[in-house]
Amino acid sequence: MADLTSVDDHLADILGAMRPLDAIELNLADAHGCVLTEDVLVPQALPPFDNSSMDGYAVRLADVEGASEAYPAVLRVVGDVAAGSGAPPVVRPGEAARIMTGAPVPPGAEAVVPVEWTDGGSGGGPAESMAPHSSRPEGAGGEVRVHRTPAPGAHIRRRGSDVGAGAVALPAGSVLGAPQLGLLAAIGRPAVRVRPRPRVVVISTGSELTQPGDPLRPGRIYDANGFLLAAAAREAGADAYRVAAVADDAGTLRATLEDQLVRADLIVTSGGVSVGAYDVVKEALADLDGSPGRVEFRRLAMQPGKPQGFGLVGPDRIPLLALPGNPVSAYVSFEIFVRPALRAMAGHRRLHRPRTRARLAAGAPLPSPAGRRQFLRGLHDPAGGTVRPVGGAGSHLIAALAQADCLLTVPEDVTEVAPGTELEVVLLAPAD
Ligand SMILES: Nc1nc2c(c(=O)[nH]1)N[C@H]1C(S)=C(S)[C@@H](COP(=O)(O)OP(=O)(O)OC[C@H]3O[C@@H](n4cnc5c(N)ncnc54)[C@H](O)[C@@H]3O)O[C@H]1N2
Ligand code: MOO
Repeated sequence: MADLTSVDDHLADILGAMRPLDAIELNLADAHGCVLTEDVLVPQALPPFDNSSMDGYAVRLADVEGASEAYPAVLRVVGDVAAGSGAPPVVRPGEAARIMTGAPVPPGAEAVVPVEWTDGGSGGGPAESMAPHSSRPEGAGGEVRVHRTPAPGAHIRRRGSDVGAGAVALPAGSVLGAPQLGLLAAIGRPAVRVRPRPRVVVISTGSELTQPGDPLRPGRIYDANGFLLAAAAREAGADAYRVAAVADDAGTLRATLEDQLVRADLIVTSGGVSVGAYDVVKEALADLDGSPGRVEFRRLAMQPGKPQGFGLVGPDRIPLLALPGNPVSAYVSFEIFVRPALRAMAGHRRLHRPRTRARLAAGAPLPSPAGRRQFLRGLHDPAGGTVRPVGGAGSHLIAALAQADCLLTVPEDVTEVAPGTELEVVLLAPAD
């Protein structure tokens, strides 16, 4: 059909209207998943001091030269150096300090001998571990027999060996996952400048919708999309608010939208965008805040997901994406259009799900509508390089959707896909 808009054009129009949210300062715990907007510098070297990588004894090299189990080096133990110790004892010739992993290397010491290379101060054979601190609260004393010679600097983690002072710990644009948050904490940063998580309001429309837990009256169904889209928004890194379903009444929907605009960076509606007599999203959005035409409704060269609306609404021109009501249509539309929009707002460079190519594993050829890009649900086998469709093309098949881990993309000009054909696959979040 001539009046269909391509998937790529619709996506380009949406992304062209997205602006990254203004950066804010967030505490580390709140910044998880956010994108940095500053280069974070290392204020002081990491580690901040030379420290031991083993539980053992800090020694001077000349004292342990040629040591063996038969001819051990016998050293006087001057005390303990525990992790956190601020004033370790000096190790002079003929002396050793018992040292714990992470404790500062005492002045004079040139290497650490692991406790297993010594008698642990017992006077017997090789030790397996240290005597607990509780057995001698005043700390180690007496003598230790060292059975092997360490290399110079052995088991010493040098100041700055992880990262030096003044280096860029993380550049602007970094996504703050667990390792990045760990690094920020390690260099002592309590808060960072990031783009906030977009706040998304999800509104399901339809007089047939019932909330899970309520009894189902004749002709009615449960509201799947509210939960599905709010969860998809969270998976995309947004904070999502689900508004319980709004009935097919333009006035109620308009009032709900006007209420929700204040807390939304982006609004997603589902349902009410096709050509039925009760498709009120179109009606309600046509003159929201008295500005007709702000939300444009289109028919896309896509299956599922043909009817779509997009526009900027309210005085702050908040992006609104009106998705079709069939649950699979709503989900596929979210993945293809809403997710990249949210990630652009959050400042991510990678907007889309990862994609790969795989050969179709099916018993028979799959039909696909002419002139429409089809997104079938599938299961990807990365080892075999194949993808298997789950369920049919119907956009009400939510049970099959729940089994899938990917979308198979059938191009617009293909009307039949033979088994073995290579297709593009959009990889969704892993199920486990
Ligand atoms: N004459 C035509 N009819 C339809 C066309 C068309 O081009 N001409 N397009 C079809 C396509 S394609 C789609 S997709 C749907 C889109 O319809 P709407 O966006 O207006 O959605 P509704 O009519 O409100 O609902 C469609 C379907 O989905 C169920 N639904 C809606 N919301 C939810 C929800 N929150 N949870 C679970 N299920 C939901 C609803 O009950 C309907 O069965 O239009 C076709 N029709
Ligand atoms: O486009 Mo509808 O989304 O095919 O079912």
